[in-house]
Amino acid sequence: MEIIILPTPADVARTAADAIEEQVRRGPSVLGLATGSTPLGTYQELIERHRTGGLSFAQAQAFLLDEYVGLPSAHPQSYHSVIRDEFTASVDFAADAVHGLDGMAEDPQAEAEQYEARIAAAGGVDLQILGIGTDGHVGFNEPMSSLGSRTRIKTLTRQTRQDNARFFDHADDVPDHVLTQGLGTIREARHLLLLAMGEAKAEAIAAAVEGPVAAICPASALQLHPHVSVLVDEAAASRLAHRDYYTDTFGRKPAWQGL
Ligand SMILES: N[C@@H]1[C@@H](O)[C@H](O)[C@@H](COP(=O)(O)O)O[C@@H]1O
Repeated sequence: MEIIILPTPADVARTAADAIEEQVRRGPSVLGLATGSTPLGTYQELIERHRTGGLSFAQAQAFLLDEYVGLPSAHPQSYHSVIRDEFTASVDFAADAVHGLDGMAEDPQAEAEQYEARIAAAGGVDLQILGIGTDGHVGFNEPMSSLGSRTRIKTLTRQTRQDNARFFDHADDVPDHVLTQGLGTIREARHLLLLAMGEAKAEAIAAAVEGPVAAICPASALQLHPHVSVLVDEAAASRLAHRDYYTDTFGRKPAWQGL
Protein backbone atom coordinates (compact mmCIF):
# COMPACT_ATOMS: atom_id res chain seq x y z
CA MET A 1 0.00 0.00 0.00
CA GLU A 2 1.15 3.50 -0.71
CA ILE A 3 0.07 5.89 2.07
CA ILE A 4 0.00 9.51 0.97
CA ILE A 5 -0.62 12.12 3.65
CA LEU A 6 -1.59 15.49 2.24
CA PRO A 7 -2.14 18.79 4.05
CA THR A 8 -5.79 19.47 3.20
CA PRO A 9 -8.93 17.86 1.72
CA ALA A 10 -8.39 20.02 -1.39
CA ASP A 11 -4.96 18.41 -1.87
CA VAL A 12 -6.55 14.96 -1.58
CA ALA A 13 -9.13 15.94 -4.23
CA ARG A 14 -6.47 17.31 -6.59
CA THR A 15 -4.18 14.30 -6.21
CA ALA A 16 -7.06 11.87 -6.79
CA ALA A 17 -8.12 13.88 -9.84
CA ASP A 18 -4.52 13.69 -11.14
CA ALA A 19 -4.61 9.89 -10.93
CA ILE A 20 -7.99 9.72 -12.69
CA GLU A 21 -6.92 12.20 -15.37
CA GLU A 22 -3.75 10.21 -16.03
CA GLN A 23 -5.79 7.01 -16.37
CA VAL A 24 -8.37 8.55 -18.71
CA ARG A 25 -5.75 10.23 -20.90
CA ARG A 26 -4.01 6.86 -21.32
CA GLY A 27 -6.91 5.62 -23.51
CA PRO A 28 -10.29 3.89 -23.18
CA SER A 29 -10.69 3.32 -19.45
CA VAL A 30 -13.08 1.71 -17.02
CA LEU A 31 -13.51 3.76 -13.86
CA GLY A 32 -15.06 2.56 -10.62
CA LEU A 33 -16.94 5.42 -9.00
CA ALA A 34 -17.88 5.85 -5.35
CA THR A 35 -20.63 8.04 -3.96
CA GLY A 36 -20.79 9.66 -0.51
CA SER A 37 -19.30 13.02 0.37
CA THR A 38 -15.62 12.00 0.21
CA PRO A 39 -15.08 12.03 -3.60
CA LEU A 40 -17.15 15.18 -4.24
CA GLY A 41 -14.11 17.48 -4.31
CA THR A 42 -12.42 15.10 -6.74
CA TYR A 43 -15.45 15.13 -9.04
CA GLN A 44 -15.58 18.96 -8.87
CA GLU A 45 -11.92 19.06 -9.86
CA LEU A 46 -12.53 16.70 -12.80
CA ILE A 47 -15.53 18.75 -13.97
CA GLU A 48 -13.33 21.85 -13.88
CA ARG A 49 -10.58 20.10 -15.86
CA HIS A 50 -13.20 18.96 -18.39
CA ARG A 51 -14.49 22.51 -18.80
CA THR A 52 -11.18 24.30 -18.93
CA GLY A 53 -8.52 21.73 -19.69
CA GLY A 54 -10.11 19.57 -22.36
CA LEU A 55 -10.22 16.45 -20.19
CA SER A 56 -12.64 14.07 -21.92
CA PHE A 57 -14.47 11.02 -20.60
CA ALA A 58 -15.92 10.15 -24.02
CA GLN A 59 -13.78 6.98 -24.18
CA ALA A 60 -14.44 5.97 -20.57
CA GLN A 61 -16.98 3.74 -18.92
CA ALA A 62 -17.93 3.86 -15.26
CA PHE A 63 -19.35 1.38 -12.76
CA LEU A 64 -20.87 2.42 -9.45
CA LEU A 65 -19.93 0.56 -6.30
CA ASP A 66 -23.33 0.21 -4.73
CA GLU A 67 -27.00 1.21 -4.61
CA TYR A 68 -29.84 1.40 -2.10
CA VAL A 69 -32.49 -1.30 -2.43
CA GLY A 70 -36.00 0.08 -2.79
CA LEU A 71 -35.09 3.48 -4.25
CA PRO A 72 -36.05 3.95 -7.88
CA SER A 73 -33.17 5.32 -9.95
CA ALA A 74 -35.03 8.65 -10.27
CA HIS A 75 -35.06 9.11 -6.46
CA PRO A 76 -32.71 12.02 -5.65
CA GLN A 77 -30.75 9.88 -3.15
CA SER A 78 -30.38 6.83 -5.37
CA TYR A 79 -26.72 6.54 -6.27
CA HIS A 80 -27.76 6.64 -9.94
CA SER A 81 -29.07 10.18 -9.35
CA VAL A 82 -26.27 11.23 -7.02
CA ILE A 83 -23.43 10.32 -9.39
CA ARG A 84 -25.26 11.91 -12.34
CA ASP A 85 -25.93 15.14 -10.42
CA GLU A 86 -22.50 15.35 -8.78
CA PHE A 87 -20.31 14.24 -11.65
CA THR A 88 -21.25 12.33 -14.76
CA ALA A 89 -23.86 14.70 -16.23
CA SER A 90 -21.33 17.53 -16.04
CA VAL A 91 -18.72 15.81 -18.20
CA ASP A 92 -18.94 13.97 -21.52
CA PHE A 93 -19.46 10.27 -20.78
CA ALA A 94 -21.23 8.59 -23.71
CA ALA A 95 -24.88 7.67 -23.23
CA ASP A 96 -25.09 4.31 -21.40
CA ALA A 97 -21.42 4.45 -20.35
CA VAL A 98 -22.26 4.90 -16.67
CA HIS A 99 -23.47 1.67 -15.08
CA GLY A 100 -25.18 1.16 -11.75
CA LEU A 101 -27.02 -1.53 -9.88
CA ASP A 102 -30.83 -1.56 -10.07
CA GLY A 103 -32.12 -1.11 -6.53
CA MET A 104 -35.64 -1.99 -7.70
CA ALA A 105 -34.67 -5.32 -9.30
CA GLU A 106 -37.22 -8.02 -8.51
CA ASP A 107 -34.43 -10.55 -8.13
CA PRO A 108 -31.49 -8.77 -6.43
CA GLN A 109 -29.23 -11.81 -6.67
CA ALA A 110 -29.77 -12.06 -10.43
CA GLU A 111 -29.13 -8.30 -10.72
CA ALA A 112 -25.90 -8.72 -8.75
CA GLU A 113 -24.70 -11.55 -11.00
CA GLN A 114 -25.56 -9.61 -14.15
CA TYR A 115 -23.64 -6.61 -12.82
CA GLU A 116 -20.54 -8.72 -12.28
CA ALA A 117 -20.91 -9.98 -15.83
CA ARG A 118 -21.16 -6.41 -17.15
CA ILE A 119 -17.98 -5.41 -15.34
CA ALA A 120 -16.19 -8.46 -16.74
CA ALA A 121 -17.50 -7.75 -20.27
CA ALA A 122 -16.08 -4.21 -20.02
CA GLY A 123 -12.66 -5.73 -19.30
CA GLY A 124 -12.67 -5.08 -15.54
CA VAL A 125 -12.12 -1.82 -13.67
CA ASP A 126 -8.85 0.03 -14.30
CA LEU A 127 -9.10 2.53 -11.46
CA GLN A 128 -11.50 2.25 -8.53
CA ILE A 129 -12.24 5.25 -6.29
CA LEU A 130 -13.17 4.27 -2.74
CA GLY A 131 -14.30 6.11 0.37
CA ILE A 132 -14.43 4.49 3.79
CA GLY A 133 -17.22 4.35 6.36
CA THR A 134 -16.58 5.21 10.00
CA ASP A 135 -16.89 1.48 10.71
CA GLY A 136 -14.35 0.60 8.01
CA HIS A 137 -16.85 -0.33 5.31
CA VAL A 138 -16.00 0.06 1.63
CA GLY A 139 -18.83 0.16 -0.87
CA PHE A 140 -21.52 -1.09 1.48
CA ASN A 141 -19.50 -4.06 2.72
CA GLU A 142 -20.25 -3.76 6.40
CA PRO A 143 -18.07 -5.31 9.14
CA MET A 144 -17.97 -9.09 8.95
CA SER A 145 -18.47 -9.09 5.19
CA SER A 146 -16.55 -11.96 3.65
CA LEU A 147 -13.18 -10.74 2.41
CA GLY A 148 -13.89 -12.68 -0.78
CA SER A 149 -17.50 -11.50 -1.18
CA ARG A 150 -19.06 -10.82 -4.57
CA THR A 151 -21.79 -8.34 -5.54
CA ARG A 152 -24.87 -9.08 -3.42
CA ILE A 153 -27.59 -7.70 -1.20
CA LYS A 154 -26.50 -6.52 2.27
CA THR A 155 -28.20 -5.17 5.38
CA LEU A 156 -26.84 -1.82 6.59
CA THR A 157 -25.66 -1.40 10.17
CA ARG A 158 -27.38 1.10 12.46
CA GLN A 159 -24.15 3.16 12.38
CA THR A 160 -24.13 3.46 8.58
CA ARG A 161 -27.85 4.32 8.48
CA GLN A 162 -27.18 7.06 11.05
CA ASP A 163 -24.13 8.31 9.13
CA ASN A 164 -26.14 8.52 5.90
CA ALA A 165 -29.31 10.01 7.45
CA ARG A 166 -27.98 13.49 6.63
CA PHE A 167 -28.77 12.90 2.97
CA PHE A 168 -32.46 12.07 3.63
CA ASP A 169 -35.40 14.11 4.99
CA HIS A 170 -35.94 11.69 7.88
CA ALA A 171 -33.54 9.21 9.48
CA ASP A 172 -36.12 6.45 8.94
CA ASP A 173 -36.02 7.07 5.18
CA VAL A 174 -32.55 5.52 4.88
CA PRO A 175 -33.11 2.09 3.31
CA ASP A 176 -32.21 -1.00 5.36
CA HIS A 177 -30.81 -2.90 2.40
CA VAL A 178 -28.37 -2.23 -0.40
CA LEU A 179 -26.72 -3.92 -3.34
CA THR A 180 -22.95 -3.61 -3.25
CA GLN A 181 -19.93 -4.88 -5.11
CA GLY A 182 -18.23 -7.38 -2.82
CA LEU A 183 -14.75 -7.08 -1.38
CA GLY A 184 -13.61 -9.78 -3.79
CA THR A 185 -15.14 -7.84 -6.69
CA ILE A 186 -13.53 -4.56 -5.63
CA ARG A 187 -10.15 -6.23 -5.24
CA GLU A 188 -10.21 -7.23 -8.92
CA ALA A 189 -9.89 -3.59 -10.00
CA ARG A 190 -6.34 -2.97 -11.21
CA HIS A 191 -5.64 0.14 -9.09
CA LEU A 192 -7.51 1.13 -5.93
CA LEU A 193 -7.58 4.73 -4.74
CA LEU A 194 -8.87 4.96 -1.17
CA LEU A 195 -9.70 8.51 -0.07
CA ALA A 196 -10.42 9.78 3.43
CA MET A 197 -10.64 13.19 5.01
CA GLY A 198 -11.39 14.36 8.53
CA GLU A 199 -10.90 13.16 12.06
CA ALA A 200 -14.07 11.01 11.93
CA LYS A 201 -12.27 8.66 9.50
CA ALA A 202 -8.96 8.48 11.42
CA GLU A 203 -9.74 5.33 13.36
CA ALA A 204 -11.08 3.47 10.32
CA ILE A 205 -8.01 4.45 8.28
CA ALA A 206 -5.63 3.26 11.00
CA ALA A 207 -7.46 -0.08 11.22
CA ALA A 208 -7.55 -0.45 7.43
CA VAL A 209 -3.88 0.35 6.88
CA GLU A 210 -2.11 -0.83 10.03
CA GLY A 211 -4.56 -3.25 11.61
CA PRO A 212 -4.73 -6.96 10.91
CA VAL A 213 -6.58 -8.13 7.80
CA ALA A 214 -9.90 -8.94 9.43
CA ALA A 215 -13.58 -8.88 8.53
CA ILE A 216 -14.28 -6.51 11.44
CA CYS A 217 -12.64 -3.81 9.28
CA PRO A 218 -13.66 -4.56 5.67
CA ALA A 219 -11.23 -1.99 4.26
CA SER A 220 -8.35 -4.03 5.70
CA ALA A 221 -9.02 -6.48 2.83
CA LEU A 222 -7.36 -3.90 0.57
CA GLN A 223 -4.01 -4.89 2.13
CA LEU A 224 -4.24 -8.02 -0.05
CA HIS A 225 -4.30 -5.94 -3.24
CA PRO A 226 -1.05 -5.33 -5.14
CA HIS A 227 -1.72 -1.69 -6.11
CA VAL A 228 -3.48 0.52 -3.57
CA SER A 229 -2.97 4.25 -3.05
CA VAL A 230 -4.40 5.64 0.19
CA LEU A 231 -4.85 9.42 0.01
CA VAL A 232 -5.60 11.02 3.37
CA ASP A 233 -5.52 14.51 4.81
CA GLU A 234 -3.72 15.22 8.08
CA ALA A 235 -6.88 14.74 10.14
CA ALA A 236 -7.69 11.32 8.66
CA ALA A 237 -4.02 10.35 9.13
CA SER A 238 -3.95 11.40 12.77
CA ARG A 239 -4.24 7.88 14.25
CA LEU A 240 -1.60 6.28 12.03
CA ALA A 241 1.26 4.94 14.15
CA HIS A 242 3.85 4.85 11.37
CA ARG A 243 3.38 8.33 9.95
CA ASP A 244 7.14 9.02 9.79
CA TYR A 245 7.70 6.01 7.57
CA TYR A 246 4.97 7.09 5.12
CA THR A 247 6.26 10.64 4.89
CA ASP A 248 10.02 10.02 4.83
CA THR A 249 11.26 10.82 1.33
CA PHE A 250 15.01 10.80 2.09
CA GLY A 251 15.27 14.04 0.15
CA ARG A 252 13.66 12.60 -2.98
CA LYS A 253 10.35 13.81 -4.35
CA PRO A 254 7.36 12.00 -2.84
CA ALA A 255 6.46 8.77 -4.62
CA TRP A 256 2.90 9.98 -5.10
CA GLN A 257 4.02 12.51 -7.71
CA GLY A 258 2.92 9.98 -10.30
CA LEU A 259 0.63 7.43 -8.67
N1 LIG B 1 -21.66 3.46 0.41
C1 LIG B 1 -20.96 4.66 0.71
C2 LIG B 1 -19.49 4.41 0.58
O1 LIG B 1 -19.16 4.18 -0.78
C3 LIG B 1 -18.78 5.62 1.13
O2 LIG B 1 -17.42 5.55 0.84
C4 LIG B 1 -18.94 5.66 2.62
C5 LIG B 1 -18.41 6.94 3.26
O3 LIG B 1 -19.26 8.01 3.03
P1 LIG B 1 -18.79 9.51 3.07
O4 LIG B 1 -17.84 9.68 1.97
O5 LIG B 1 -20.04 10.33 2.88
O6 LIG B 1 -18.17 9.72 4.41
O7 LIG B 1 -20.25 5.37 3.01
C6 LIG B 1 -21.29 5.32 2.06
O8 LIG B 1 -22.29 4.73 2.77
